[in-house]
Amino acid sequence: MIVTSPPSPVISIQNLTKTYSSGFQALKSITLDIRRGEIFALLGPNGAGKTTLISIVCGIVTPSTGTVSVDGHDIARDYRAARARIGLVPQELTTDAFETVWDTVSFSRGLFGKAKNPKVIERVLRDLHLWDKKDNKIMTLSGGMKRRVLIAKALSHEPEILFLDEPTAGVDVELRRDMWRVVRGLCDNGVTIILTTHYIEEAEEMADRVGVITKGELLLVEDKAVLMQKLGKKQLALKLSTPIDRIPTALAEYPLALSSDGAILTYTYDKQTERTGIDTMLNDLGRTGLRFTDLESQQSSLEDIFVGLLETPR
Ligand SMILES: Nc1ncnc2c1ncn2[C@@H]1O[C@H](COP(=O)(O)OP(=O)(O)OP(=O)(O)O)[C@@H](O)[C@H]1O
Repeated sequence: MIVTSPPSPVISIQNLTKTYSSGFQALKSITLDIRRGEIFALLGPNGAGKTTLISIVCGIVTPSTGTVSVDGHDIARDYRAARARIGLVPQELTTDAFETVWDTVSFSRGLFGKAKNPKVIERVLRDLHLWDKKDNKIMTLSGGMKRRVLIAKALSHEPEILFLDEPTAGVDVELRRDMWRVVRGLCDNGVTIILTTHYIEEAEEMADRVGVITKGELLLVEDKAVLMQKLGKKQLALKLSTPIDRIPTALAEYPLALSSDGAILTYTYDKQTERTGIDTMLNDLGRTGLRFTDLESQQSSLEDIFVGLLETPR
């Protein structure tokens, strides 16, 4: 009999806690495995601890307790080997103003002990549409271009794992598109991607798995599709031919909501149940004399799920 063991995680985080010197506990016992080659989205509101978690894995912040290993290398005992496998695109713009794009990106590669390789730097700059800016000093670039440089720096040493901390906050559509194209290309080449974002639609579009973090606790980690199926509600929006002031009492038993202009009735149902109740609701609605001109069904987004999770008492 052939017994296959599950592939080892590329990052293994065990019982990680962080209490800052102020006494604030930013992380409470996080345990999380990141699978090789996946796109993992870490979702959470401001101050949830996302940057703290990323910063610990990247060796910028020291954990209070717990361990992290990157590709089998413990980040405390074997820091250089662990860090060399990681590229980090930070939130903050921190680049050397007087250097050229080419020099700053090439220098980043050297920091990780990699031999010079102009071909790699050229490919990274071309992928990020920075090639024609390669001789420009960083200080002469726009904010969006500087962000592209940050990504180029993170990719300069051909990391196996790429962290993107709030990568699209405040960037324009074009950069976002370029960024996701580059990320998908990296993923196709086996690079593991971990991103934090407030743009939940983006996590929904990009991620294979999603971790929801709030107040330093990981609430859940789920395959995105499973999460959507487990928690996804569907909604049916009925556009009424004549707006109404309030929902008729004959329909009071149904989970219906009326839009503020009285023109749209929204019916929310659980798509997991066999009986959605749509048919009886529509029959009862017809009996009240209400007519509708259009109807539209929609799947709840991760945003709805996320809000629902935060509201659910645990
Ligand atoms: N150096 C520090 N000293 C004390 N508290 C800190 C420090 N750095 C972060 N914190 C606190 O730890 C908590 C988590 O911060 P963190 O930056 O990890 O959150 P985040 O989820 O990345 O938030 P955001 O989405 O706003 O970036 C916050 O309450 C923050 O104020």
